[in-house]
Order: sequence, then C-alpha cells, then structure tokens
Amino acid sequence: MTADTITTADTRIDARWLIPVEPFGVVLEHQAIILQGSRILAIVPQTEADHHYRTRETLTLDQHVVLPGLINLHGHTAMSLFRGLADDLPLMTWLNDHIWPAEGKFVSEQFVTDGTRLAMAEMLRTGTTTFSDMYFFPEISAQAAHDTGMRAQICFPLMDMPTVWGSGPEEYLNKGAELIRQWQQDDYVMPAIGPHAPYTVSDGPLRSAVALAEDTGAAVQIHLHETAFEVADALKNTGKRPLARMAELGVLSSNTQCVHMTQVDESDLLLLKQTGAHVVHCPESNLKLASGFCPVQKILDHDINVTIGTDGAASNNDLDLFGELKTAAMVAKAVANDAAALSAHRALEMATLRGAKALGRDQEIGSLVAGKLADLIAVDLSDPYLQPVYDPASHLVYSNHGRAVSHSWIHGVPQLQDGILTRIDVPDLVLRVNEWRKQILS
Ligand SMILES: CSC[C@H]1O[C@@H](n2cnc3c(O)ncnc32)[C@H](O)[C@@H]1O
Ligand SMILES: [Zn+2]
Repeated sequence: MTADTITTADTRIDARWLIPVEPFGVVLEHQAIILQGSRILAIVPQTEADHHYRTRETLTLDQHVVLPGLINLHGHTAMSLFRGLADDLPLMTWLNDHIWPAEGKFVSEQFVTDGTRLAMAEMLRTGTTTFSDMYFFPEISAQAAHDTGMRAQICFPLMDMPTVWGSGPEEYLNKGAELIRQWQQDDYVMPAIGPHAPYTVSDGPLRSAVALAEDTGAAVQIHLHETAFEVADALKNTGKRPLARMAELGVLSSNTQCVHMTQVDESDLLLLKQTGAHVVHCPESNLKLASGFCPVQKILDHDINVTIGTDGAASNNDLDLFGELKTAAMVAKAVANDAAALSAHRALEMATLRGAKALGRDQEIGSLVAGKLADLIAVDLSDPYLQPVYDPASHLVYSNHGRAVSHSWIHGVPQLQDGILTRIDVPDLVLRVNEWRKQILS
C-alpha cells in the first residue's frame, strides 16, 4: 500500500495488546483491528492505520487485550434454568433421579426459549461468541441464537427413549433432518446431530445418524467415556469399549466431537488419531460430578484435537469459559504431573482455533487474521486484581474471570459494549427466569 492510499471501513479498534492465536503464542502491542461488514479487513500497527484507514468509528482500548471470541464446544444451554437444582451427586444419580424427571416435567418450547436466552446472556457477558448446544426443541434454540446473532452449533438430540421432544429415534431423526435442511445455510446456526451417549442410543439409530451425517455433512457430537462406570458397564454388556463400538458403527470421523473422554487407553488414542475425531474437554463438569480426569496433554501429544466446553449450568454451575480454562490448565498439570502441561497459550488455542477446527470452521473463525469473520472480544486488564501485566496470556488463563470481558463482536456486530449486552434485554430476562424458579420450586 502506498503512503497516500486511504481505505474507508466501518470500525477501528485500537488494542493495547492483541493475541491473534494464529500464529501460535504471539502477543502483539498497539495494533489496530479494522472491521468492514462481517469481516476483519486488516490488522496493522496503529501508526500505520493512522495513514491508511479512515473509519466510521474508532474505539480506543488502551488497557485491554483483544483476542478471538471464545468457542464453548459443549453445553445444554436451556439447562441454565436448572442451575443449582441438584448438586453434589454423581452422574447417573444426578441424571436418573433428578435431571431427567425435572426435564420430563418442565421442559417445553417456552422453557427452551428462556433458558437459551439466559445461557446466551451469561456466555456473551463472559467472552463466548460461539457455543454448541445439545438439547430438546433444537428448532427453538436455533431461532434464539439466530435472532440474538450468536454463532451456535445446534445438535438435535437422539436417544432410544421418548422425551418431551418426541416419541423415539424415528421421530428425532425426522425432525433433525428437517432442522438440518432449514438451518444449514445460515450465517450463525450450524445444525448438527447429537446422539446422547452410547448407553442411551442403540446401534440402529446410531447407523441412521451416520447416514444423515454423510448425506448432509452435519457434525456429530456425543457424550463418550464420561465415567469409568460407562466403560466398565459397556465392556460387561457388549465386550467392547464404547469408543470401539462407535468406530465399528462408523460414528467416528473428522466430523465427530467426543465429549468428556475421561477414560482413554492406547486403543482409544489410536482410534481418535486414525479417524480424526475431536475431543471436547469439560473439566468442571467432570470434577463436580466426580466423573474422572481427561488426560488432555497426553491426547494433545498424540496430535489429536482437544477443545473445551462447560457442559450445562446444572453440572458446572456456570458458563464462564475463562474459569473453565483455568481449571483445565490446573487439572492438566496435576494429571500429567508436569507443570508445563497445557500452557496458557495452548489453553487459549483450545478455546478458539481448536474449537473452530472441531466445527469445521477454522478457515472462518477462531483466530484474528485479515479476511476471517469478525468474531472477537476485548478483556479489560485495568482492575487491580489483574495488575501488574507482564504477560496478558498468563493473566487471561490464570488470573482472569469472564466478568473482565468488556466488548465483543460477532459477524462484525457489537454484542457487548463496556460490559453491557446490546441484543438481550437483561431485566426482562431476569423476570422470566424468576417465573421459572417459582414454577420449578412449587
Ligand atoms: C438429549 S438432550 C441432552 C441430555 O443430556 C443430559 N445431560 C446433561 N449433562 C449431561 C452429562 O454430563 N452427561 C450425560 N447427559 C447429560 C441432559 O440432561 C439432557 O437430557
Ligand atoms: Zn453434556
């Protein structure tokens, strides 16, 4: 570009620090991020931007670190309405005796509308710009994400048993195929297939799920090897580890996201590597339900993609991915018995570019590079609890929590400005949530 060339654009963001995630491990200073429409037009030193860009608005974030929006690869968004309802229980007691009965009683289209909005408000407030959801009435959560302008992978649920959303696998698959048809071209919504777990979905529906994934290109997300009991029980009943059964049925591919994976032996590592399937690590849910420890560093060392998710707010009990990153990094070090395991930069990559890769969208989101979609966040490091700043990446993972996120943009649209949500009416949402609280308590 010659000295006299001036380009006009929408927005200029002047950042004190910038962590683009790509290239890996880099922290830049005093950069200007230029947005035009839904995309990043350029990232240049501020002094260069002064000479070459004229923008409609300029935002000076001189105490902030700017990075790609976070990607929460696993959750059950509407379950935010069940936050704190059943704590201190192991997985199967929690599900069988508390959560599934409550879902049978209360989950409806309105529940999913309000619960999804509650979860989106929390995620946006704490830096998430893309989330994955696996829940009943996915057509409602898809619409809610689209209307709010949040990027979302919406996995329709598939189980053997009847639920509030349908009578069984045939109906789930028919409704799911329609969901995929309706949303596949959307800017924000990525429809996907969500077989619940190996112990709730039999071989026939899993084969149909594979056929649907192959026909449509939709991703598959499944809870897998969540507990030692799941693996032991499967070995007793089928003679196979659940992951091996999934491989035999054709479920595993580079379009598959395996959630939890706390039980991983050499045969599992081989299957994950051979098929290109992704692992979604949910450390806080695994800790709270005492499900087990995912050996994250070992999996990464085998060149298998690991991403991060919160799981639902009923088993976490928050959706703050920055908190999740700190837990992930701490637990990874303890599990590997190595303080160098899961470094701050690697953890940030898990919550951004690696998440994008699992969604098949790493050419579009997950790092801050000119030409990619403008999904980005700013974190204000000026609070005393974040001082002094030697290394912003270290602060983001080890000292921060999501409430320090001040700004976000998705698809170039501002979603959070100085800590205020622009697209969700929070007072109205809180009123609705409290109506649910009264109903569920009674
Ligand atoms: C079929 S919709 C999703 C289904 O999953 C349940 N659920 C929530 N958290 C977990 C978990 O950690 N493991 C297994 N199942 C989980 C949720 O309550 C819905 O019924
Ligand atoms: Zn889950």
